Amino acid sequence: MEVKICGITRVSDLKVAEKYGADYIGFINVKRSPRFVNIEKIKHLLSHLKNKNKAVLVLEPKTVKEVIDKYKQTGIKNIQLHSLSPKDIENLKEYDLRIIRAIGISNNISKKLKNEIIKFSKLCDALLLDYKLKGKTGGTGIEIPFNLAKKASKIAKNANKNLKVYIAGGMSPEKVKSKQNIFKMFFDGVDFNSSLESSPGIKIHKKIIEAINSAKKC
Ligand SMILES: O=C(O)c1ccccc1N[C@@H]1O[C@H](COP(=O)(O)O)[C@@H](O)[C@H]1O
Repeated sequence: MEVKICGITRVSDLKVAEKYGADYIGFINVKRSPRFVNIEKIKHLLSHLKNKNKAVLVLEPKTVKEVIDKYKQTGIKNIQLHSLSPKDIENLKEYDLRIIRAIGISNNISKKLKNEIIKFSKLCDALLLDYKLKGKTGGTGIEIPFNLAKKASKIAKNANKNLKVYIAGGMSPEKVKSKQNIFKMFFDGVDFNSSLESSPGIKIHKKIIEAINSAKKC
């Protein structure tokens, strides 16, 4: 399985994640996040990443223009979106970007959410299933009920066979280890964030390594 280590704010954390085989390394440029890093800081962190294709820019933009501007400033092509409509995403098609759309799930998959999953699946390169709390996704540290995550993955894959589906929301090495076989069946990758930290944005190196190893065994 692919592994993303998200919420990187320190060079030392980035180096451990890259050295031990993370496929993706996420920088959160969302103001409400305690892991927020500004564009200058992202450029600095990026300068320490050997493989720039591993970088993921996490955004919650109000406009398509904001995405394009930030892509041009950083050169990061993997864009994780915690906002924007299907129409907005269509408008991003002319750029050579890899779009990962976060899908918020709490305690059910309504007809409306099912339709949303189908629409985004057809337009995006990947979906990131994440827990939705008070209308927002990202950094909650809360796991989606597993049966709902599996259901969402099936809906998404039926809509687009080439789509990657990532699981996020309170993912820890222990949780991944305990569900290795099922993870492999339903998800293409796992996203680790707050469970690896001593405080927001400060990752514990031993946990980064355990997280990568747990997902690579799936
Ligand atoms: O981590 C944040 O603070 C955050 C804020 C706003 C948008 C995204 C954010 N993080 C993303 O949230 C998921 C899940 O995080 P967690 O494991 O529940 O802590 C992860 O993909 C981060 O990219």
